[in-house]
Amino acid sequence: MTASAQTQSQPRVVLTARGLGKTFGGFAAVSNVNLDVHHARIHALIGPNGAGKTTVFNLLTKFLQPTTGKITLLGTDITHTKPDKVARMGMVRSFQISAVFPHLTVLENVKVALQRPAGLAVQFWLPLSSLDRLNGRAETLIDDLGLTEYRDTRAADLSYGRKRVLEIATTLALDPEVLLLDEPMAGMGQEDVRMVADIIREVARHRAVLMVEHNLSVVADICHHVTVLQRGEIIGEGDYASVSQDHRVRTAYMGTED
Ligand SMILES: Nc1ncnc2c1ncn2[C@@H]1O[C@H](COP(=O)(O)OP(=O)(O)OP(=O)(O)O)[C@@H](O)[C@H]1O
Repeated sequence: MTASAQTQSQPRVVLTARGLGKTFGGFAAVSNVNLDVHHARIHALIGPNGAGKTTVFNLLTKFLQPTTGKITLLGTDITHTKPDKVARMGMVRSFQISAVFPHLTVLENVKVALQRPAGLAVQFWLPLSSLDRLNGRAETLIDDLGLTEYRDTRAADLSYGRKRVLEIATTLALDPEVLLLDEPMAGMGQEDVRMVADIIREVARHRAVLMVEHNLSVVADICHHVTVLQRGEIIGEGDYASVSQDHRVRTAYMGTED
C-alpha cells in the first residue's frame, strides 16, 4: 500500500504536543508547536538548519524541559516525566544515543539490548552465554530486519547502512510504541538509503515513527505526514505533495518561490 493510500483511514494518536515552546536565555528556539503522531504512520519533521528540529526531539523525549506546552504519550501527560521513564513508557529515540557495541556480534548486540526491558542495566560482569535464553527473540528481531546473514559479524565490520539497521534493531528490543529517528539517512550512499528506508517502512507497520530527515526524496517516498519548522515555528504540514507546494515552505527552503 502506498503512503497516500494509508492516510485515508486515520489510526489512533499515540503522541501529542500542544503549544510546545522552549526559550534559551530569551531566544525562542521552539514556539507554539502542535503535533499529533499516529500509530503505524511515519511522520517527518523537516526544516532548514537551526529550525528547531533537534530541540523538538529533545523536548519530546524529555532531555529538555519545555518552557511552555504539554506533551502526552499514549494518553498520559509526560510534560514533567523523566527521560528514562518516557523510554519505559514506550517512546524511544535512536541514533544520537547509540546502543551498539562494536566488538560484539550482531546477535550479541541484540541480546544485550533485549535484557534491558526486564529492567536490568547492562550487566557487563555476566558472561554473554547468560543471555542465551534470549536467543529466540533475538533471532526473530534479526530476521525481521534482514540481518540474518550477519548475525555472527562484529558490529565494527558491518557496512555503515547495516550498522544503522543494527541500531534500529537494538532500539526495537525495547518494543517501543513510538520510535524517534534522528536523521537516519545521514552520511549514507544511495543503496544504503534504500535499504534503511525499506526497514523503516516495515518497522512502522506496528508503531509510530517520527523522524528528522534532510533527504527530501526519502521523506516524499516513505512519510505519511510532514511537519515543516522554520525558526522554531510550524510553517506547513500535511502530506509531502501538498507541503512541497506550499509557498512558505518553498521560500524557507529555496529562499524563493520559483
Ligand atoms: N542549548 C542551547 N542553548 C542556546 N541555543 C540553542 C540551544 N540548543 C539549540 N539552540 C538554538 O536553537 C535553534 C534551533 O536549534 P536546533 O538544533 O533545534 O535546530 P535544528 O533544526 O535541529 O538544526 P540542524 O538541522 O542544523 O540540526 C538554533 O538557533 C540553535 O542555535
